[in-house]
Amino acid sequence: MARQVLVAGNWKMNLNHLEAISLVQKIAFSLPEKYYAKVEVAVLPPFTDIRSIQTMVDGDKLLLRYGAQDISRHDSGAYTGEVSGLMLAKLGCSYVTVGHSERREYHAETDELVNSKVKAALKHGVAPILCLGERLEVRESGEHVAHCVAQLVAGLKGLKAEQVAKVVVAYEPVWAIGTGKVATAADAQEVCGALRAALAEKYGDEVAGTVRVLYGGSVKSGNIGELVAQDDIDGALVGGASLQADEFTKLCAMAAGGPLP
Ligand SMILES: O=C[C@H](O)COP(=O)(O)O
Repeated sequence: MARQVLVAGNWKMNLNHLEAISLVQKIAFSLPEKYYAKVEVAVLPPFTDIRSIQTMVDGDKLLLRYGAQDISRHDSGAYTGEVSGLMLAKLGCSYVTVGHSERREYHAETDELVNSKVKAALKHGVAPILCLGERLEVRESGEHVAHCVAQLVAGLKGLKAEQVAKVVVAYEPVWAIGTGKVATAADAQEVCGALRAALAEKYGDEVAGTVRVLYGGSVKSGNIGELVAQDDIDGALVGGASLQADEFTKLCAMAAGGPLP
């Protein structure tokens, strides 16, 4: 089954809700509707922006999707500062990133916590984008493929095959995030191919053929084409470049197979 390319812009902790409205307006204005047939485009703003974006997307019937950058493992209760899957679903979120390396590093998120967040997202119909990837020392040791496959297996622990089919996986080598160092397309394909092979082994070919595997780490309009041309790379999780409307729309167009007119 053909997998639709997905470009998801992870805004990280940038842009207040007014700036968010402005950026989404620019993206909607710059990317002609015909591109959305070939590429699914999503933005992942801070929680504080989601309601404003929901209002715009609903009001203007935009084809853009949106989501969040984190989710609580709990549904409700005395968990100060947390935001639940129930709340994200009510806001119309399509996606939520789970286990981003910045959450793993700065918030001590373990594979076990990441796994429970994946389950929380699926429970409420929000597709988790399960992020994983190796640090530089792991790559230099040559253990990067095994490391990433182990993170994948741990993140999906306890899920049924039909649940796994709804997950998006994002391979983001930590050494390539925000550094300008992009893994070569062949490097990215090596890991993304191994992740898909691991999915096939555990959940069968149909599920492995359905799950979208993204690459993330210094993706720009100039390198997205080569990345999505790889057999097992189905799009990108984009950080810095998703904050600039011109660059992001160019990138989405290139992911769809051609430059903007
Ligand atoms: O979630 C996005 C990644 O962390 C990549 O960020 P970047 O495109 O700024 O390298």
